[in-house]
Amino acid sequence: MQSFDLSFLRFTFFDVLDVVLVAIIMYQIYNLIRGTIAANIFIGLAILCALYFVVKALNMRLLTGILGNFMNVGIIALIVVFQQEIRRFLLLVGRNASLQRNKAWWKYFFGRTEEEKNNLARIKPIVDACKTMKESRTGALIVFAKYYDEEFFHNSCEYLDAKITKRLLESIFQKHSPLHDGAVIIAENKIKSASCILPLTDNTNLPPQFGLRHRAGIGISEASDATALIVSEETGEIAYAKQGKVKMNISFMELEKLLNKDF
Ligand SMILES: Nc1ncnc2c1ncn2[C@@H]1O[C@H](COP(=O)(O)OP(=O)(O)OP(=O)(O)O)[C@@H](O)[C@H]1O
Repeated sequence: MQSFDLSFLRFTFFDVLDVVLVAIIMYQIYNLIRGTIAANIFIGLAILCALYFVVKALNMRLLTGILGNFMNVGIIALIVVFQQEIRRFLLLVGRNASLQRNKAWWKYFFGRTEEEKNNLARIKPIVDACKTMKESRTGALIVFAKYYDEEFFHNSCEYLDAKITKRLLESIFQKHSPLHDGAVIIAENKIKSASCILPLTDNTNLPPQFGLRHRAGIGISEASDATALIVSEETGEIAYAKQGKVKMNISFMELEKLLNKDF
């Protein structure tokens, strides 16, 4: 009787771990590029790659040569084309590994209630300002950065380094204020700067009513680990962008919870 050699099916715990880790990485990459222009570029590259193997198998030398040269510089081309996505992926890895971001450790060492109490006091002027701006239909874009990256923000911004107060936020975004255009950056528990020009997202799957303000808020949350709060001038609705994803029409309770977590 014929016997089958199934020795290749033997696998160890580390083989399983290997497959699981690759699956997690692939899923994270998929999440990062889903809905962005990078997904289309990725499909384009995959098609070119498949075409290369087809023409090679058919022994079509001219096309094989041209596509082969393209493949030789492939890794450099990939780094250039996916620069933003690689940056976001590394940020994601770094963010999850950071001890301070791990609130369980933070709370264990520094006490949960005290931290939350302080946080609510810090958040209150921002939420109160949003309430007023929502009522008066004043457009606003507030970015919460984990740290103030001088190089990233300084060129296009007006540096303030001011205490966070409701009235200051309202005055900045008031239509006749010279600083109302652009974003306010909050970092290190201060209003660091105003009137900042942010990178726009190239996500093609956003609702049609999203204009530049929303695109800038989502863009900064893709390009860095900052989050962004957007008050729509048209509808008064409040949106919150984090890691390239946006929550629309959030309530003040939700806003408080989100800021308590991220700010
Ligand atoms: N790159 C940018 N960075 C920061 N702010 C920007 C940028 N581009 C536009 N803005 C801000 O967005 C405003 C224009 O918003 P627009 O009407 O296009 O946005 P929207 O997303 O439709 O929001 P709204 O609902 O408030 O109209 C500008 O006046 C400016 O303050």
